[in-house]
Amino acid sequence: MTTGIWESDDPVDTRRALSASGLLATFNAAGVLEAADVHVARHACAIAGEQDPQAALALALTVRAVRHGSICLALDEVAGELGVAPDLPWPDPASWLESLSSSPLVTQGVLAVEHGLLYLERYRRQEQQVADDLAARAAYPAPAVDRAALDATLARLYPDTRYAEQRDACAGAATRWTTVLTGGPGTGKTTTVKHLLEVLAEQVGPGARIALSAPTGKAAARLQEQVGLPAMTLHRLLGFRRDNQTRFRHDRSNRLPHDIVVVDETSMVSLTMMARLLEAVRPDARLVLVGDPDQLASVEAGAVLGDLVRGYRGRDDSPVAELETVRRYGTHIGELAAALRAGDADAAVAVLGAGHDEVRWLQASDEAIREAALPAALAVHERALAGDSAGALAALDRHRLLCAHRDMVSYWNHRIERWLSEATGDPLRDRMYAGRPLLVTRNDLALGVHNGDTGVVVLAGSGSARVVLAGPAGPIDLAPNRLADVETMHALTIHKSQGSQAAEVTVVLPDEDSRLLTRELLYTAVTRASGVVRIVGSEDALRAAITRRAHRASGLTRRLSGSLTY
Ligand SMILES: Nc1ncnc2c1ncn2[C@@H]1O[C@H](COP(=O)(O)OP(=O)(O)OP(=O)(O)O)[C@@H](O)[C@H]1O
Repeated sequence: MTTGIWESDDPVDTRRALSASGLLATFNAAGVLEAADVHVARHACAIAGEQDPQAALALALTVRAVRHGSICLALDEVAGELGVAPDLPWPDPASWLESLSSSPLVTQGVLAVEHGLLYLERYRRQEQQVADDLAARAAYPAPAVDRAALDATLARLYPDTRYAEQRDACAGAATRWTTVLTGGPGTGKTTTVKHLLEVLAEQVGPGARIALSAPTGKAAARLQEQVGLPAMTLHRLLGFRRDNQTRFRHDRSNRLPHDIVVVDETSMVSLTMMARLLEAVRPDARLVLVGDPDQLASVEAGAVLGDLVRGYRGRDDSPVAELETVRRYGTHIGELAAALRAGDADAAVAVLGAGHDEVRWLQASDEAIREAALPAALAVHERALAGDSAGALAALDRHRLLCAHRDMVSYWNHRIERWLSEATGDPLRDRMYAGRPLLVTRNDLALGVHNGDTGVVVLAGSGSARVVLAGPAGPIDLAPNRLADVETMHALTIHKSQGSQAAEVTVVLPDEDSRLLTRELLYTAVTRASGVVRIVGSEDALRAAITRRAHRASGLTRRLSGSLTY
Protein backbone atom coordinates (compact mmCIF):
# COMPACT_ATOMS: atom_id res chain seq x y z
CA MET A 1 0.00 0.00 0.00
CA THR A 2 1.24 3.48 -0.72
CA THR A 3 1.24 6.07 2.01
CA GLY A 4 0.93 9.55 0.57
CA ILE A 5 1.65 12.83 2.27
CA TRP A 6 -1.99 13.62 1.81
CA GLU A 7 -4.20 10.87 0.49
CA SER A 8 -7.74 11.27 -0.53
CA ASP A 9 -10.43 9.20 -2.13
CA ASP A 10 -12.61 12.28 -2.30
CA PRO A 11 -13.32 12.90 -6.01
CA VAL A 12 -13.87 16.62 -5.34
CA ASP A 13 -10.70 17.13 -3.28
CA THR A 14 -9.18 20.28 -4.83
CA ARG A 15 -5.73 18.77 -4.52
CA ARG A 16 -6.69 16.08 -7.07
CA ALA A 17 -5.84 17.03 -10.65
CA LEU A 18 -8.61 15.20 -12.45
CA SER A 19 -7.30 15.92 -15.93
CA ALA A 20 -3.84 14.48 -15.19
CA SER A 21 -2.70 11.23 -16.72
CA GLY A 22 0.35 8.95 -16.60
CA LEU A 23 3.12 9.65 -14.08
CA LEU A 24 1.65 12.99 -13.00
CA ALA A 25 -1.68 11.35 -12.20
CA THR A 26 0.03 8.54 -10.28
CA PHE A 27 2.08 10.95 -8.13
CA ASN A 28 -0.95 13.19 -7.66
CA ALA A 29 -3.17 10.30 -6.58
CA ALA A 30 -0.45 9.14 -4.14
CA GLY A 31 -0.52 12.55 -2.48
CA VAL A 32 2.99 13.61 -3.51
CA LEU A 33 1.93 16.27 -6.03
CA GLU A 34 -0.93 18.70 -5.62
CA ALA A 35 -3.14 19.88 -8.44
CA ALA A 36 -1.23 23.16 -8.75
CA ASP A 37 2.09 21.33 -9.31
CA VAL A 38 0.47 19.16 -11.98
CA HIS A 39 -1.17 22.07 -13.77
CA VAL A 40 2.02 24.16 -13.90
CA ALA A 41 3.97 21.16 -15.24
CA ARG A 42 1.37 20.26 -17.89
CA HIS A 43 1.05 23.86 -19.03
CA ALA A 44 4.81 24.45 -19.27
CA CYS A 45 5.37 21.13 -21.08
CA ALA A 46 2.65 21.99 -23.60
CA ILE A 47 4.22 25.38 -24.32
CA ALA A 48 7.77 24.02 -24.53
CA GLY A 49 6.75 20.99 -26.60
CA GLU A 50 8.04 18.52 -24.00
CA GLN A 51 6.29 15.15 -24.17
CA ASP A 52 8.50 13.06 -21.89
CA PRO A 53 6.43 12.20 -18.79
CA GLN A 54 9.58 11.97 -16.68
CA ALA A 55 10.49 15.57 -17.55
CA ALA A 56 6.97 16.66 -16.63
CA LEU A 57 7.30 14.81 -13.32
CA ALA A 58 10.65 16.50 -12.61
CA LEU A 59 9.13 19.92 -13.26
CA ALA A 60 6.08 19.20 -11.10
CA LEU A 61 8.32 18.01 -8.24
CA THR A 62 10.44 21.17 -8.56
CA VAL A 63 7.31 23.33 -8.36
CA ARG A 64 6.28 21.31 -5.32
CA ALA A 65 9.70 21.83 -3.72
CA VAL A 66 9.43 25.62 -4.16
CA ARG A 67 5.93 25.52 -2.71
CA HIS A 68 7.47 23.89 0.36
CA GLY A 69 10.17 26.55 0.67
CA SER A 70 13.09 24.98 -1.20
CA ILE A 71 14.93 26.76 -3.99
CA CYS A 72 15.79 23.60 -5.90
CA LEU A 73 15.37 19.84 -5.97
CA ALA A 74 17.93 17.04 -5.71
CA LEU A 75 16.53 14.32 -7.94
CA ASP A 76 18.62 11.64 -6.26
CA GLU A 77 17.25 12.54 -2.82
CA VAL A 78 13.63 13.39 -3.44
CA ALA A 79 12.19 9.87 -3.11
CA GLY A 80 14.07 9.26 0.15
CA GLU A 81 13.27 12.70 1.56
CA LEU A 82 9.57 12.37 0.95
CA GLY A 83 9.75 9.06 2.78
CA VAL A 84 6.62 7.92 1.04
CA ALA A 85 5.44 5.43 -1.44
CA PRO A 86 8.54 3.39 -2.20
CA ASP A 87 6.44 1.50 -4.72
CA LEU A 88 5.77 4.60 -6.80
CA PRO A 89 7.43 4.46 -10.24
CA TRP A 90 10.37 6.78 -9.41
CA PRO A 91 12.67 7.11 -12.45
CA ASP A 92 16.32 6.17 -11.99
CA PRO A 93 17.91 9.47 -10.77
CA ALA A 94 21.05 9.33 -12.94
CA SER A 95 19.31 8.72 -16.26
CA TRP A 96 16.49 11.08 -15.25
CA LEU A 97 18.96 13.91 -14.75
CA GLU A 98 20.84 12.96 -17.92
CA SER A 99 17.73 13.08 -20.10
CA LEU A 100 16.65 16.37 -18.55
CA SER A 101 19.76 18.18 -19.74
CA SER A 102 18.46 18.07 -23.33
CA SER A 103 14.81 18.65 -22.41
CA PRO A 104 13.06 21.57 -24.14
CA LEU A 105 12.13 22.67 -20.61
CA VAL A 106 15.82 23.32 -20.00
CA THR A 107 16.74 24.64 -23.44
CA GLN A 108 13.79 27.05 -23.31
CA GLY A 109 14.70 28.38 -19.87
CA VAL A 110 11.92 26.95 -17.69
CA LEU A 111 14.11 24.52 -15.77
CA ALA A 112 17.84 24.65 -15.07
CA VAL A 113 20.15 21.85 -14.00
CA GLU A 114 23.22 22.83 -12.04
CA HIS A 115 25.51 20.59 -10.00
CA GLY A 116 22.90 17.86 -10.03
CA LEU A 117 20.23 20.21 -8.68
CA LEU A 118 17.06 21.08 -10.53
CA TYR A 119 15.84 24.69 -10.44
CA LEU A 120 13.05 26.74 -11.83
CA GLU A 121 15.25 29.08 -13.87
CA ARG A 122 13.92 32.17 -12.10
CA TYR A 123 15.15 30.90 -8.72
CA ARG A 124 18.51 29.75 -10.13
CA ARG A 125 19.01 33.27 -11.45
CA GLN A 126 18.09 34.84 -8.10
CA GLU A 127 20.36 32.49 -6.18
CA GLN A 128 23.27 33.25 -8.51
CA GLN A 129 22.54 36.98 -8.25
CA VAL A 130 22.61 36.88 -4.44
CA ALA A 131 25.95 35.06 -4.47
CA ASP A 132 27.36 37.42 -7.15
CA ASP A 133 26.19 40.59 -5.36
CA LEU A 134 27.66 39.42 -2.06
CA ALA A 135 30.91 38.60 -3.84
CA ALA A 136 30.93 42.01 -5.55
CA ARG A 137 30.32 43.77 -2.22
CA ALA A 138 33.21 41.85 -0.68
CA ALA A 139 35.49 42.68 -3.62
CA TYR A 140 34.64 46.40 -3.55
CA PRO A 141 37.53 48.49 -2.11
CA ALA A 142 37.15 48.32 1.68
CA PRO A 143 35.64 51.38 3.39
CA ALA A 144 38.06 54.02 4.62
CA VAL A 145 38.17 53.72 8.39
CA ASP A 146 39.10 56.41 10.90
CA ARG A 147 40.96 54.03 13.21
CA ALA A 148 41.48 56.46 16.06
CA ALA A 149 37.80 57.37 16.19
CA LEU A 150 36.79 53.72 15.88
CA ASP A 151 39.08 52.60 18.71
CA ALA A 152 37.95 55.45 20.96
CA THR A 153 34.25 54.77 20.38
CA LEU A 154 34.65 51.02 20.86
CA ALA A 155 36.59 51.64 24.09
CA ARG A 156 33.78 53.87 25.33
CA LEU A 157 31.00 51.43 24.37
CA TYR A 158 32.90 48.38 25.59
CA PRO A 159 35.20 49.43 28.44
CA ASP A 160 36.04 45.84 29.40
CA THR A 161 36.20 42.43 27.77
CA ARG A 162 32.77 41.24 28.93
CA TYR A 163 31.12 41.91 25.58
CA ALA A 164 34.02 41.01 23.29
CA GLU A 165 31.80 39.31 20.67
CA GLN A 166 29.69 42.46 20.36
CA ARG A 167 32.77 44.65 20.16
CA ASP A 168 34.20 42.46 17.38
CA ALA A 169 30.89 42.61 15.53
CA CYS A 170 30.93 46.45 15.66
CA ALA A 171 34.56 46.60 14.58
CA GLY A 172 33.84 44.20 11.70
CA ALA A 173 30.85 46.26 10.55
CA ALA A 174 33.08 49.35 10.42
CA THR A 175 35.71 47.71 8.25
CA ARG A 176 33.45 45.75 5.83
CA TRP A 177 30.55 46.66 3.57
CA THR A 178 28.53 43.61 4.60
CA THR A 179 27.92 42.22 8.09
CA VAL A 180 25.71 39.28 9.06
CA LEU A 181 24.94 39.55 12.78
CA THR A 182 23.40 36.40 14.24
CA GLY A 183 22.33 35.26 17.68
CA GLY A 184 19.55 33.64 19.66
CA PRO A 185 17.20 35.50 22.01
CA GLY A 186 18.88 37.69 24.60
CA THR A 187 22.36 37.45 23.08
CA GLY A 188 22.48 41.22 22.63
CA LYS A 189 21.58 41.67 18.96
CA THR A 190 19.53 44.80 19.64
CA THR A 191 22.17 46.32 21.90
CA THR A 192 24.81 45.56 19.30
CA VAL A 193 22.71 47.15 16.54
CA LYS A 194 22.44 50.34 18.60
CA HIS A 195 26.19 50.41 19.22
CA LEU A 196 26.99 49.50 15.66
CA LEU A 197 24.82 52.33 14.35
CA GLU A 198 26.73 54.74 16.54
CA VAL A 199 30.05 53.41 15.26
CA LEU A 200 28.99 53.40 11.60
CA ALA A 201 27.32 56.84 11.71
CA GLU A 202 30.54 58.28 13.11
CA GLN A 203 32.61 56.59 10.41
CA VAL A 204 30.31 57.78 7.60
CA GLY A 205 30.31 61.31 9.02
CA PRO A 206 27.69 64.03 9.55
CA GLY A 207 24.44 63.49 7.67
CA ALA A 208 24.85 59.73 7.40
CA ARG A 209 21.65 58.33 5.89
CA ILE A 210 20.44 55.33 7.86
CA ALA A 211 17.68 52.87 6.92
CA LEU A 212 16.28 50.49 9.53
CA SER A 213 14.08 47.78 8.15
CA ALA A 214 12.43 44.41 8.80
CA PRO A 215 10.39 42.00 6.69
CA THR A 216 7.06 42.59 8.48
CA GLY A 217 5.31 45.65 9.89
CA LYS A 218 5.27 44.09 13.33
CA ALA A 219 9.00 43.40 13.30
CA ALA A 220 9.68 46.92 11.99
CA ALA A 221 7.59 48.41 14.80
CA ARG A 222 9.53 46.40 17.38
CA LEU A 223 12.87 47.41 15.87
CA GLN A 224 11.86 51.07 15.94
CA GLU A 225 10.78 50.80 19.56
CA GLN A 226 14.00 49.08 20.61
CA VAL A 227 16.50 51.16 18.66
CA GLY A 228 14.67 54.48 18.95
CA LEU A 229 14.97 55.38 15.25
CA PRO A 230 12.30 55.16 12.53
CA ALA A 231 12.04 51.71 10.95
CA MET A 232 9.97 50.44 8.04
CA THR A 233 9.16 47.24 6.22
CA LEU A 234 11.55 46.01 3.53
CA HIS A 235 8.78 46.44 0.94
CA ARG A 236 8.39 50.08 1.88
CA LEU A 237 12.13 50.69 1.95
CA LEU A 238 12.57 49.25 -1.53
CA GLY A 239 9.49 51.10 -2.81
CA PHE A 240 6.23 49.35 -3.70
CA ARG A 241 5.22 49.27 -7.33
CA ARG A 242 1.57 48.86 -8.12
CA ASP A 243 2.35 47.25 -11.48
CA ASN A 244 4.65 44.55 -10.11
CA GLN A 245 4.55 42.43 -6.95
CA THR A 246 8.16 41.26 -7.04
CA ARG A 247 9.94 44.34 -8.43
CA PHE A 248 10.53 47.59 -6.58
CA ARG A 249 11.24 51.24 -7.34
CA HIS A 250 14.76 50.85 -6.00
CA ASP A 251 16.88 48.43 -7.96
CA ARG A 252 20.27 48.25 -9.67
CA SER A 253 19.55 51.33 -11.77
CA ASN A 254 17.96 53.33 -8.95
CA ARG A 255 19.87 52.46 -5.78
CA LEU A 256 18.78 53.31 -2.27
CA PRO A 257 20.37 56.57 -1.14
CA HIS A 258 21.30 55.25 2.32
CA ASP A 259 24.84 54.88 3.62
CA ILE A 260 23.83 52.34 6.26
CA VAL A 261 21.08 49.73 5.79
CA VAL A 262 20.14 47.49 8.72
CA VAL A 263 17.69 44.62 8.20
CA ASP A 264 16.36 42.87 11.30
CA GLU A 265 14.66 39.44 11.41
CA THR A 266 16.57 38.41 8.29
CA SER A 267 15.57 34.76 8.84
CA MET A 268 12.18 35.78 7.42
CA VAL A 269 13.64 37.26 4.23
CA SER A 270 12.99 35.05 1.18
CA LEU A 271 15.50 34.49 -1.61
CA THR A 272 13.52 36.81 -3.91
CA MET A 273 13.49 39.65 -1.35
CA MET A 274 17.20 39.17 -0.61
CA ALA A 275 17.94 39.41 -4.34
CA ARG A 276 15.90 42.64 -4.57
CA LEU A 277 17.57 44.08 -1.48
CA LEU A 278 21.11 43.32 -2.64
CA GLU A 279 20.53 44.87 -6.06
CA ALA A 280 19.12 48.03 -4.47
CA VAL A 281 21.77 48.70 -1.78
CA ARG A 282 24.69 50.79 -3.04
CA PRO A 283 27.92 48.79 -3.19
CA ASP A 284 29.51 51.44 -0.98
CA ALA A 285 26.78 51.36 1.68
CA ARG A 286 27.16 49.36 4.88
CA LEU A 287 24.65 46.50 4.90
CA VAL A 288 23.95 44.79 8.23
CA LEU A 289 21.76 41.68 8.16
CA VAL A 290 20.57 40.73 11.66
CA GLY A 291 18.73 37.58 12.68
CA ASP A 292 18.52 34.17 14.24
CA PRO A 293 19.21 31.45 11.65
CA ASP A 294 17.68 28.74 13.85
CA GLN A 295 14.20 30.19 13.47
CA LEU A 296 11.66 29.17 10.87
CA ALA A 297 12.55 30.52 7.46
CA SER A 298 10.48 32.83 5.26
CA VAL A 299 6.98 31.94 4.12
CA GLU A 300 8.24 32.09 0.55
CA ALA A 301 11.06 29.98 -0.86
CA GLY A 302 14.54 30.21 0.61
CA ALA A 303 16.32 30.11 3.94
CA VAL A 304 18.91 32.70 3.05
CA LEU A 305 20.20 33.60 6.50
CA GLY A 306 20.93 29.97 7.38
CA ASP A 307 22.57 29.48 3.97
CA LEU A 308 24.80 32.55 4.54
CA VAL A 309 25.91 31.30 7.95
CA ARG A 310 26.73 27.83 6.61
CA GLY A 311 28.22 29.10 3.36
CA TYR A 312 30.70 31.45 5.03
CA ARG A 313 31.63 29.05 7.85
CA GLY A 314 35.37 28.58 8.11
CA ARG A 315 36.25 31.39 5.70
CA ASP A 316 38.79 33.95 6.93
CA ASP A 317 36.87 36.70 5.17
CA SER A 318 33.49 35.68 6.60
CA PRO A 319 31.17 38.65 7.25
CA VAL A 320 29.27 36.61 9.86
CA ALA A 321 29.49 37.79 13.47
CA GLU A 322 27.84 35.27 15.79
CA LEU A 323 26.68 36.36 19.25
CA GLU A 324 26.66 33.22 21.35
CA THR A 325 26.54 34.35 24.98
CA VAL A 326 23.05 34.77 26.44
CA ARG A 327 23.00 38.10 28.30
CA ARG A 328 19.70 37.72 30.09
CA TYR A 329 21.10 35.76 32.99
CA GLY A 330 18.88 33.35 34.82
CA THR A 331 16.54 32.97 31.91
CA HIS A 332 15.17 29.49 31.65
CA ILE A 333 13.65 30.45 28.30
CA GLY A 334 17.25 30.91 27.13
CA GLU A 335 18.13 27.44 28.46
CA LEU A 336 15.16 25.91 26.69
CA ALA A 337 16.02 27.75 23.47
CA ALA A 338 19.63 26.53 23.70
CA ALA A 339 18.48 22.93 24.22
CA LEU A 340 16.20 23.19 21.19
CA ARG A 341 18.93 24.74 19.05
CA ALA A 342 21.30 21.94 19.99
CA GLY A 343 18.60 19.34 19.31
CA ASP A 344 19.02 18.05 22.88
CA ALA A 345 15.60 16.60 23.74
CA ASP A 346 16.70 15.36 27.19
CA ALA A 347 17.90 18.84 28.15
CA ALA A 348 14.64 20.38 26.90
CA VAL A 349 12.60 17.85 28.90
CA ALA A 350 14.75 18.61 31.98
CA VAL A 351 14.25 22.40 31.74
CA LEU A 352 10.54 22.00 31.14
CA GLY A 353 10.13 19.44 33.91
CA ALA A 354 12.00 21.48 36.54
CA GLY A 355 8.91 23.46 37.51
CA HIS A 356 10.27 26.95 36.85
CA ASP A 357 7.68 29.73 36.79
CA GLU A 358 9.14 31.03 33.58
CA VAL A 359 8.99 27.80 31.58
CA ARG A 360 5.97 25.57 32.17
CA TRP A 361 4.92 22.28 30.71
CA LEU A 362 1.22 21.46 30.74
CA GLN A 363 -0.69 18.41 29.65
CA ALA A 364 -3.18 19.22 26.92
CA SER A 365 -6.55 20.19 28.33
CA ASP A 366 -9.16 22.85 27.70
CA GLU A 367 -8.68 24.09 31.23
CA ALA A 368 -4.94 24.67 30.70
CA ILE A 369 -5.62 26.80 27.64
CA ARG A 370 -8.49 28.62 29.32
CA GLU A 371 -6.32 29.59 32.29
CA ALA A 372 -3.56 30.80 29.99
CA ALA A 373 -5.63 32.67 27.42
CA LEU A 374 -8.76 33.99 29.07
CA PRO A 375 -7.20 36.57 31.46
CA ALA A 376 -5.44 38.27 28.54
CA ALA A 377 -8.61 38.22 26.39
CA LEU A 378 -10.55 39.74 29.31
CA ALA A 379 -7.95 42.46 29.80
CA VAL A 380 -8.11 43.40 26.10
CA HIS A 381 -11.92 43.37 26.20
CA GLU A 382 -12.03 45.57 29.28
CA ARG A 383 -9.63 48.19 27.86
CA ALA A 384 -11.46 48.12 24.51
CA LEU A 385 -14.84 48.76 26.15
CA ALA A 386 -13.29 51.67 28.05
CA GLY A 387 -12.14 53.15 24.73
CA ASP A 388 -8.50 52.91 25.82
CA SER A 389 -6.70 52.17 22.52
CA ALA A 390 -3.18 52.21 23.94
CA GLY A 391 -4.22 50.06 26.91
CA ALA A 392 -5.98 47.55 24.64
CA LEU A 393 -2.95 47.30 22.34
CA ALA A 394 -0.64 46.84 25.34
CA ALA A 395 -2.94 44.15 26.78
CA LEU A 396 -2.88 42.43 23.40
CA ASP A 397 0.86 41.90 23.67
CA ARG A 398 0.60 40.33 27.12
CA HIS A 399 -0.17 36.88 25.80
CA ARG A 400 -0.09 34.85 22.56
CA LEU A 401 -1.65 31.45 22.04
CA LEU A 402 0.36 29.77 19.29
CA CYS A 403 -0.59 26.70 17.25
CA ALA A 404 1.08 24.88 14.38
CA HIS A 405 -2.01 24.39 12.21
CA ARG A 406 -4.55 26.87 10.91
CA ASP A 407 -7.51 24.65 11.81
CA MET A 408 -6.33 24.61 15.43
CA VAL A 409 -6.18 28.41 15.33
CA SER A 410 -9.82 28.62 14.29
CA TYR A 411 -10.79 26.02 16.88
CA TRP A 412 -9.14 27.96 19.73
CA ASN A 413 -10.42 31.30 18.40
CA HIS A 414 -13.98 29.99 18.76
CA ARG A 415 -13.35 28.44 22.16
CA ILE A 416 -11.83 31.61 23.57
CA GLU A 417 -14.64 33.73 22.17
CA ARG A 418 -17.11 31.43 23.91
CA TRP A 419 -15.22 31.67 27.24
CA LEU A 420 -14.97 35.44 26.84
CA SER A 421 -18.68 35.69 26.18
CA GLU A 422 -19.51 33.51 29.21
CA ALA A 423 -17.16 35.47 31.47
CA THR A 424 -18.38 38.93 30.40
CA GLY A 425 -22.02 38.24 29.60
CA ASP A 426 -21.39 40.00 26.29
CA PRO A 427 -22.84 37.87 23.47
CA LEU A 428 -20.12 39.19 21.09
CA ARG A 429 -22.76 39.15 18.38
CA ASP A 430 -21.18 41.87 16.27
CA ARG A 431 -18.38 40.61 14.01
CA MET A 432 -16.37 43.65 15.11
CA TYR A 433 -17.04 43.25 18.85
CA ALA A 434 -15.10 45.40 21.30
CA GLY A 435 -11.92 43.58 22.28
CA ARG A 436 -11.72 41.43 19.13
CA PRO A 437 -8.00 40.94 18.54
CA LEU A 438 -7.13 41.26 14.86
CA LEU A 439 -4.44 40.13 12.49
CA VAL A 440 -4.16 41.85 9.12
CA THR A 441 -3.70 39.29 6.33
CA ARG A 442 -3.03 41.52 3.32
CA ASN A 443 -1.04 44.66 2.59
CA ASP A 444 -3.13 47.74 1.91
CA LEU A 445 -0.91 50.49 0.59
CA ALA A 446 -3.61 53.13 0.66
CA LEU A 447 -4.29 52.54 4.37
CA GLY A 448 -0.63 52.03 5.23
CA VAL A 449 -1.31 48.63 6.78
CA HIS A 450 0.68 45.46 6.27
CA ASN A 451 0.09 41.77 6.29
CA GLY A 452 1.02 40.69 9.84
CA ASP A 453 -0.02 43.93 11.56
CA THR A 454 -2.00 43.36 14.74
CA GLY A 455 -4.70 45.38 16.39
CA VAL A 456 -7.92 45.40 18.30
CA VAL A 457 -11.52 46.63 17.97
CA VAL A 458 -12.07 49.48 20.44
CA LEU A 459 -15.26 51.29 21.39
CA ALA A 460 -14.90 54.98 20.48
CA GLY A 461 -16.44 57.87 22.43
CA SER A 462 -19.51 57.89 20.18
CA GLY A 463 -20.12 54.24 21.04
CA SER A 464 -19.12 53.13 17.56
CA ALA A 465 -16.45 50.51 16.95
CA ARG A 466 -13.03 51.52 15.63
CA VAL A 467 -10.10 49.35 14.65
CA VAL A 468 -6.79 50.35 16.20
CA LEU A 469 -3.67 48.77 14.71
CA ALA A 470 -0.16 48.92 16.17
CA GLY A 471 1.79 50.72 13.42
CA PRO A 472 5.54 51.48 13.37
CA ALA A 473 4.85 55.19 13.86
CA GLY A 474 2.10 54.77 16.47
CA PRO A 475 -1.47 53.46 16.50
CA ILE A 476 -3.44 53.54 13.24
CA ASP A 477 -7.15 54.24 13.79
CA LEU A 478 -9.58 53.01 11.12
CA ALA A 479 -13.29 52.47 10.56
CA PRO A 480 -13.89 48.69 10.70
CA ASN A 481 -15.42 48.51 7.23
CA ARG A 482 -12.20 49.78 5.66
CA LEU A 483 -10.34 46.59 6.61
CA ALA A 484 -11.47 43.60 4.59
CA ASP A 485 -8.62 41.19 5.16
CA VAL A 486 -8.42 40.50 8.87
CA GLU A 487 -8.63 37.42 11.08
CA THR A 488 -9.43 36.99 14.76
CA MET A 489 -6.22 36.61 16.76
CA HIS A 490 -7.06 35.03 20.10
CA ALA A 491 -4.84 32.30 18.65
CA LEU A 492 -2.20 32.57 15.94
CA THR A 493 -0.13 30.16 13.85
CA ILE A 494 3.53 30.00 14.81
CA HIS A 495 4.42 30.92 11.23
CA LYS A 496 2.46 34.15 11.52
CA SER A 497 3.97 34.96 14.92
CA GLN A 498 7.45 35.29 13.43
CA GLY A 499 8.99 38.66 14.12
CA SER A 500 6.72 39.45 17.07
CA GLN A 501 7.05 38.99 20.81
CA ALA A 502 4.69 38.77 23.76
CA ALA A 503 5.27 38.75 27.50
CA GLU A 504 3.67 35.31 27.80
CA VAL A 505 3.41 32.67 25.13
CA THR A 506 1.42 29.43 25.24
CA VAL A 507 2.39 26.91 22.57
CA VAL A 508 -0.08 24.15 21.76
CA LEU A 509 1.85 21.27 20.20
CA PRO A 510 0.14 19.28 17.45
CA ASP A 511 0.19 15.48 17.39
CA GLU A 512 3.63 13.98 17.19
CA ASP A 513 3.09 12.80 13.59
CA SER A 514 2.19 16.27 12.28
CA ARG A 515 4.55 17.12 9.41
CA LEU A 516 4.61 20.76 10.51
CA LEU A 517 6.09 19.84 13.88
CA THR A 518 9.80 20.63 13.51
CA ARG A 519 12.61 21.89 15.71
CA GLU A 520 12.56 25.23 13.90
CA LEU A 521 8.83 25.59 14.52
CA LEU A 522 9.11 24.90 18.25
CA TYR A 523 12.21 27.11 18.61
CA THR A 524 10.44 29.98 16.86
CA ALA A 525 7.41 29.59 19.14
CA VAL A 526 9.46 29.46 22.34
CA THR A 527 11.56 32.48 21.39
CA ARG A 528 8.47 34.65 20.89
CA ALA A 529 8.17 34.85 24.71
CA SER A 530 9.96 37.55 26.66
CA GLY A 531 8.70 36.50 30.11
CA VAL A 532 6.87 33.20 30.35
CA VAL A 533 6.48 30.27 27.98
CA ARG A 534 4.01 27.40 28.42
CA ILE A 535 4.25 24.28 26.30
CA VAL A 536 1.01 22.32 26.07
CA GLY A 537 1.47 18.79 24.76
CA SER A 538 2.87 15.33 25.31
CA GLU A 539 6.51 14.34 25.74
CA ASP A 540 6.25 12.31 22.52
CA ALA A 541 5.19 15.43 20.60
CA LEU A 542 7.98 17.46 22.21
CA ARG A 543 10.62 14.89 21.33
CA ALA A 544 9.25 14.50 17.80
CA ALA A 545 9.51 18.27 17.30
CA ILE A 546 13.11 18.40 18.45
CA THR A 547 14.15 15.46 16.26
CA ARG A 548 12.53 16.62 13.02
CA ARG A 549 14.28 19.34 11.01
CA ALA A 550 12.72 21.66 8.45
CA HIS A 551 14.85 21.04 5.39
CA ARG A 552 15.04 23.60 2.60
CA ALA A 553 17.16 22.69 -0.38
CA SER A 554 19.26 25.40 -2.00
CA GLY A 555 22.58 25.73 -3.76
CA LEU A 556 23.45 29.06 -2.09
CA THR A 557 25.66 27.59 0.62
CA ARG A 558 27.71 25.81 -2.03
CA ARG A 559 27.90 28.94 -4.17
CA LEU A 560 29.20 30.94 -1.19
CA SER A 561 31.65 28.37 0.13
CA GLY A 562 32.69 27.12 -3.30
CA SER A 563 35.07 28.35 -5.90
CA LEU A 564 33.91 31.97 -5.94
CA THR A 565 36.69 34.42 -5.21
CA TYR A 566 36.11 37.34 -2.86
N1 LIG B 1 26.86 45.44 25.84
C1 LIG B 1 25.92 45.34 26.78
N2 LIG B 1 25.98 46.07 27.91
C2 LIG B 1 25.04 45.98 28.86
N3 LIG B 1 23.96 45.18 28.79
C3 LIG B 1 23.83 44.42 27.68
C4 LIG B 1 24.79 44.44 26.62
N4 LIG B 1 24.40 43.59 25.68
C5 LIG B 1 23.23 43.06 26.09
N5 LIG B 1 22.89 43.55 27.29
C6 LIG B 1 21.66 43.25 28.04
O1 LIG B 1 21.26 41.90 27.77
C7 LIG B 1 19.87 41.82 27.51
C8 LIG B 1 19.62 41.23 26.12
O2 LIG B 1 20.13 42.11 25.15
P1 LIG B 1 19.33 42.47 23.81
O3 LIG B 1 17.92 42.85 24.11
O4 LIG B 1 20.17 43.43 23.07
O5 LIG B 1 19.35 41.03 23.12
P2 LIG B 1 18.61 40.53 21.81
O6 LIG B 1 19.49 39.50 21.20
O7 LIG B 1 18.22 41.66 20.94
O8 LIG B 1 17.33 39.89 22.42
P3 LIG B 1 15.95 39.51 21.72
O9 LIG B 1 16.28 38.69 20.52
O10 LIG B 1 15.26 38.73 22.78
O11 LIG B 1 15.27 40.79 21.38
C9 LIG B 1 19.31 43.21 27.68
O12 LIG B 1 18.79 43.34 28.97
C10 LIG B 1 20.52 44.12 27.50
O13 LIG B 1 20.39 45.30 28.21
